[in-house]
Amino acid sequence: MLVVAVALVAPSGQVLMQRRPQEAMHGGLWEFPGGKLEAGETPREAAVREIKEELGLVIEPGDLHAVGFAEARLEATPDAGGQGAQASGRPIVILLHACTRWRGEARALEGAQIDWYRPEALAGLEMPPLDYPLAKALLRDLPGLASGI
Ligand SMILES: Nc1nc2c([nH]c(=O)n2[C@H]2C[C@H](O)[C@@H](COP(=O)(O)OP(=O)(O)OP(=O)(O)O)O2)c(=O)[nH]1
Repeated sequence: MLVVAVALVAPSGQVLMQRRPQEAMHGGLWEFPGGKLEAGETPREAAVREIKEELGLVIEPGDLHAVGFAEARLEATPDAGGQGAQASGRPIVILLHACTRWRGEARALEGAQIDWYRPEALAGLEMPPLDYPLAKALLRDLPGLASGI
């Protein structure tokens, strides 16, 4: 499963995070906006679509800077095909991008809540496990982003 996530970085340096709906997987946790790639989409195309759907913002594919990725296996699930439980769960890869330019005012169209956080505060949020290394990679890249590199 390939997932794209976007760190929107405001001129103040604050980063937009969204809270997953209570009933979803990882319900109530804070995450970077984004979602699964649909068939035929590149990660940047998926990012543009998800940011529009979730926040109502327009971003340009060329304004997305690759920050890093994180990978894991989702928990093993019982095999519906009847051959017993799968030995290991499905792989998940999350590709994090940063973006400092967008059009519009962010609204929580799909998430339970959105808020802006200082980058140093991200590690203190309750997030899905893969978001901790992603937040660390973002922190590492932010100085370059601010100076337009
Ligand atoms: N968007 C996002 N998803 C994350 C993050 N961290 C993390 O573990 N995930 C996981 C949660 C989900 O298993 C998966 C993303 O799936 P999703 O349910 O948000 O994707 P989607 O918007 O395409 O949802 P849907 O159409 O299937 O309802 O990635 C993150 O920072 N952002």
